[in-house]
Amino acid sequence: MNTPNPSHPPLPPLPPLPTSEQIRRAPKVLLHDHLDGGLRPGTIVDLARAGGYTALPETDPDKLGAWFREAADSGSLERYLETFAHTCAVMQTREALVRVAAECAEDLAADGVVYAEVRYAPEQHLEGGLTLEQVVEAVNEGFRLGERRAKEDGNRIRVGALLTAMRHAARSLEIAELANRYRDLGVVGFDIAGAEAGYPPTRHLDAFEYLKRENNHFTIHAGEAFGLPSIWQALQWCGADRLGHGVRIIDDIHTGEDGSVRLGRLAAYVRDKRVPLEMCPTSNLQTGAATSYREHPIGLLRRLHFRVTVNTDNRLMSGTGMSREFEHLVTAFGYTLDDMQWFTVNAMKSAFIPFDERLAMINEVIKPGYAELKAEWLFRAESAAPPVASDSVRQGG
Ligand SMILES: O=c1[nH]cnc2c1ncn2[C@H]1C[C@H](O)[C@@H](CO)O1
Ligand SMILES: [Zn+2]
Repeated sequence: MNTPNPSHPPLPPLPPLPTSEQIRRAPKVLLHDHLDGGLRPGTIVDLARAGGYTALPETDPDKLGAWFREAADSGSLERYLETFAHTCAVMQTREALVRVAAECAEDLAADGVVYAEVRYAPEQHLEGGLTLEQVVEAVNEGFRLGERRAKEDGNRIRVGALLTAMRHAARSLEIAELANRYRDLGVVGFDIAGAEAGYPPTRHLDAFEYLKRENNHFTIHAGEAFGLPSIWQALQWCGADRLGHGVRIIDDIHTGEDGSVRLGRLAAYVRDKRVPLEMCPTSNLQTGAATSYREHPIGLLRRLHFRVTVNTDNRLMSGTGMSREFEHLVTAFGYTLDDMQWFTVNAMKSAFIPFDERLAMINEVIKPGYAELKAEWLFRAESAAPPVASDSVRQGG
């Protein structure tokens, strides 16, 4: 044993990095998750069989899950989006939508998500004869069912819906009106998604102006496959409350050789105005918006105190979940439970539900949940499970 050196009193021990199990139990908040990007592979197989859809590339659930992950791993957003033809094809009836939405809520709750905003494009679910309203009501019914089932399993979750309009189509005003009609009835906001290059958000200005006049909320996928002009339009022309991805804001952040950092006008605006960035690390690696977890802009943006949040985007296509995303970040950047809490509080502050409810979630659910986890290491036996990352990574982060 080393004899303690009285001239160098030992530093208080650093809390260890969170274990995978702690990451799963930690309360998490998810703002960017696509309903049609998160189906269980087994459910796709069941629904395809029941609905007579014969174009699935695989009928074994494990192989089908692997197919989605590989097909989405092309480095191109356009190719990534092609895989949604199969999930949307099996989500065309009320029963299918109820089942998929219920399972979504249950799966998120089992992964420790306490609040989620899940988005989908109602216009993509009309092929079986449902109206836009019937689609929204079926998904809401599914979310409520999933919340109840999760509660029976001892997991608390609250799920709000975001209605997405597809940016290559021309139904955004209609979908914005739909979102407004179902406001306070399960729908908490609006979004546009789909291929970014060639489809600037200003094509949908009438929808955004309508929502602003109605004092409603919206986020815009921007700065994922296209750069700063897309982010600038989303904020300064359209008035987005949040940015879906927004990773390309890094193009307006300049690091000097001495390590000094200078923000351009747009990046400074995003940080000063506390614009929430819905970052989805694994999805960004698959579409080519980032090259590795360690080089993902989230590391620098967190250090610079942008309002960054961590999200899944498409759990099926990315083979991920909220815990998995955090595990990747803990490994890459050495994040602690304090960092996780910071991301989670950021997300809850940026949610589209009323302020008093957000505050109550932060004070009554999130902070107590992290406080409990943070105290665990004090009582941990020496033989406890190892952390997910090594200390060397942590010091480097
Ligand atoms: O990351 C994305 N960027 C742009 N569009 C996306 C992304 N993930 C999913 N989508 C599209 C495909 C879905 O069918 C649609 C609605 O959820 O949104
Ligand atoms: Zn997305």
